[in-house]
Amino acid sequence: MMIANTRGFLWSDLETQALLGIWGEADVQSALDGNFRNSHVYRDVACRLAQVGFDRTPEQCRIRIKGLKRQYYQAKDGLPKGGPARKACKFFDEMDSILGARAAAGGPAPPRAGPAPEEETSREQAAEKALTGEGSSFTGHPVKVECAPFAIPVPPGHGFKHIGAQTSTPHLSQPKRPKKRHTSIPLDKMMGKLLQQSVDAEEKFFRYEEQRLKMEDKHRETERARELQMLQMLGQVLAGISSAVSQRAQPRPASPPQQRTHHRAYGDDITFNAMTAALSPPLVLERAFSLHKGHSVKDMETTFQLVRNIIPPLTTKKHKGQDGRIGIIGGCQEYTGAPYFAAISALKVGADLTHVFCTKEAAPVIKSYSPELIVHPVLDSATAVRDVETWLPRLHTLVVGPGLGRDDALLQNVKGILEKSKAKGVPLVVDADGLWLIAQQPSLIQGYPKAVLTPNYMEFSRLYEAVLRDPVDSNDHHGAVLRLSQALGNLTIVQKGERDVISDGEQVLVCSQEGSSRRCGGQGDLLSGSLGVLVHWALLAGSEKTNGLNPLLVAAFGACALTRQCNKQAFQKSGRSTTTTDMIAEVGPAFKKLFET
Ligand SMILES: NC(=O)C1=CN([C@@H]2O[C@H](COP(=O)(O)OP(=O)(O)OC[C@H]3O[C@@H](n4cnc5c(N)ncnc54)[C@H](O)[C@@H]3O)[C@@H](O)[C@H]2O)[C@@H](O)CC1
Ligand SMILES: Nc1ncnc2c1ncn2[C@@H]1O[C@H](COP(=O)(O)OP(=O)(O)OP(=O)(O)O)[C@@H](O)[C@H]1O
Repeated sequence: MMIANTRGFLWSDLETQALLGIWGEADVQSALDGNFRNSHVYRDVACRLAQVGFDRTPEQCRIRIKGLKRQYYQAKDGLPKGGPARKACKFFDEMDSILGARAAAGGPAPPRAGPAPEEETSREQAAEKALTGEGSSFTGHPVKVECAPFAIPVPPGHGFKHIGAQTSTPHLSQPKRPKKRHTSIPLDKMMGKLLQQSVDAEEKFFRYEEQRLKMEDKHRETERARELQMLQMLGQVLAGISSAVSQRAQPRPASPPQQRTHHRAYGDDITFNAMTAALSPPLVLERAFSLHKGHSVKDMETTFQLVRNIIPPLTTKKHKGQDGRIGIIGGCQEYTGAPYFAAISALKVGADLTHVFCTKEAAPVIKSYSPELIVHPVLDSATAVRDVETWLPRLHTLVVGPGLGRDDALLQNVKGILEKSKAKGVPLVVDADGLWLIAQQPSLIQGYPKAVLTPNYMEFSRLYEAVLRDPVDSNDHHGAVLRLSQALGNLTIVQKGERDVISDGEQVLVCSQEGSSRRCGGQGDLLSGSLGVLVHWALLAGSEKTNGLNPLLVAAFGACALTRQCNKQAFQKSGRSTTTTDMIAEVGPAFKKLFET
């Protein structure tokens, strides 16, 4: 049903009748009986009113009923039937059938009509007469403006004068006012003026009333926020206590994955479960809090140890390719450096082979940078998807996006490659223009558990807005990364920046390894290439080696720390002239320093 926008000050007759119909219902009356706290009843009344097409707040309904009751009791209280007060109470009959029945049934005694200094029945009656036929219209219903049926506070000096308003209700003890004569003013003009003043005063009153209600709402919100905060703190304390108790009660199980019975088995294919996502936030917040709040050097040291655990030992028993065959999807006419940086970084971290799948034009350029790289000039060919697909079984991880560009035809091919990779269970690192593609079509990656996204600030905002249809809250980085990860089906996300924030929707890690103030282009490519290798190693090692922590989180943390350390070391040598090439030269020493000493 269409709801009429009736949130003004005035009630149309139709609206008032609808209100009375609802308010007069037996269940409403009995709910109100002897109940001083009646806000829930008026909430219900407002709800029912909305169902018949009138949009009013519970407070507006309560005030309206209060006014009608006052009018009714005044009209009833000693004033003759058919007299002006009875006529002024337009809804006398309706009120009487409700309140009269209540009184007859032994309901609460009606309140005495208290003094209502500003409410003058004769004036009201006259005003109504003057208005007949002049009513404005709300959503097509004729509206008769009524004088406020209760005392309207009129600030002094607002021009409200009681022109010709000597009351004819002798039982109301009104303060005496000086008599004024307006014999020279025609009656209809006088009435018009009177009516206008009355309406103005009424509007003013309702404006005050609405302001008061707004302030009450604000107050309630603050209270609610405080309660929530208290609950979260309580949750943390309880979680702390329960984990301490369970640690004391039982020794650590031999198989770490069992510690996370409600978690997924890493590396297993799972489909995104909307139910889980809907149910998980409280748990997630609690876990995230415990991890990222008060994140200390000790926390980082623990995670460093986990990275060390996943690094495969160097032995003479292995053959070429075992420590990593990494594919890079990217490289076009404009960007040849990015895929090179990613591929060479993967090799420097310890991968045995890297394959760059790029456009025909970019291939000779990329090849010329380094003989170490295997380069496939296939990405812009009509058979691109098939060409890459034949290589997929031989690749441990695919890094999608460095230097890819945003050409539609290329992106279309990459879409196909992503689908094939998912079908074959190939782990994916998506960066740069790969993230552009995901922002256009999040379902391409949503729910794929072997994916890691590595957005920078801009890429993160773009993705967040595309998926959550909301701007990023810049005051809550951790929450934003957590939410995006959950919305994408618990993908691992690395938000790069001054501190790298990493989350899989359940936990949040922060990497604040010291880097430098030098922000040359290509550092992200170094990160995504390194991450390609670490993802392979982490999944191979499994969660036994990561103490139950998601191996992809450990891999991401390792790649972030390594990139930042390279940045620091290169900057110490080259200062402002540091480039990504300088950083790549530091991969070996930085890796050794962080993970092998
Ligand atoms: N030598 C090369 O071939 C390089 C190529 N690159 C490629 O260039 C393509 C476009 O990458 P872009 O990163 O420019 O992507 P975008 O076109 O999305 O631009 C990102 C923009 O965000 C800005 N930005 C980044 N961090 C920010 C922050 N914290 N606050 C505010 N603004 C911020 C940057 O200045 C940039 O203008 C990608 O394919 C990428 O791989 C880059 O990797 C750099 C090196
Ligand atoms: N303000 C900063 N302080 C320290 N390190 C930073 C800062 N901003 C980014 N980094 C680090 O730089 C690396 C690359 O992040 P960046 O935001 O430059 O990625 P990117 O824009 O994708 O890079 P690229 O130029 O390759 O596209 C990350 O490891 C990140 O930790």
